[in-house]
Amino acid sequence: MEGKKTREEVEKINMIDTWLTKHRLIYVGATRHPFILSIRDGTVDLSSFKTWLGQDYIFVRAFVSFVASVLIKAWKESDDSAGDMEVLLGGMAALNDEVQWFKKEASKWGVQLSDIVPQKTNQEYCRFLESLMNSEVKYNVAITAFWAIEAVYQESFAHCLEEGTNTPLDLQETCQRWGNDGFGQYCHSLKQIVNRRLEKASDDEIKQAEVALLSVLEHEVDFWNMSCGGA
Ligand SMILES: Cc1ncc(CN)c(N)n1
Repeated sequence: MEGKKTREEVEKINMIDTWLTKHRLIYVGATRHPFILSIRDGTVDLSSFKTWLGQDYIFVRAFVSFVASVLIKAWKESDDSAGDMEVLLGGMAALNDEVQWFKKEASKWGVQLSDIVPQKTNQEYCRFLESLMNSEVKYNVAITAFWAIEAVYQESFAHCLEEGTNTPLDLQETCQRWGNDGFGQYCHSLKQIVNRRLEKASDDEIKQAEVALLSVLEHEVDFWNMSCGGA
């Protein structure tokens, strides 16, 4: 007969929720940032929005390469990663749309994408992504970072679409891009992959994945700050 589960075993069943409880403050800092709250209440400074738009276009291009590297790591896993690969491939397809959307949105707002110079904060975030692309970095660690990056945008922009918000009409499409139910479902699939993988991962890998999650949250906060001119 199986004995009672230890606290560690129970925590490992849903590692992400365990971490989100443990690191609530920084998670809320990333998903309820003043920049997002200003979109939600309609007071957003449009020059900050345009800064975000141009910088994020640069980020997304680095992000595509990162996701490709996660896909390669999934493929190299010998066990049942075929389902993971389908979810990741769907993510890449969504990123293709995302890049096209940035181009269209930039022209709508008069942002010249070819003139955008990546800011230091953006460069640091892209460098962090590059560090995760190293073949030494384990799939479990990279997929945790991937989930966190997508989840921050999903939670942030979905918050701007809730009832009773004052999100300006011409920003609602931006919020829909990441706040729609389909993107929420995709983030949920990523979360399930991470939880399933981490349940069987070694303590060392779990620690590395937690560190990667915290780094993502810090970079996301810095990215919002940069958009508001604060970095
Ligand atoms: C900085 C950042 N983080 C996340 C995402 C969502 N793909 C994004 N576009 N930019």
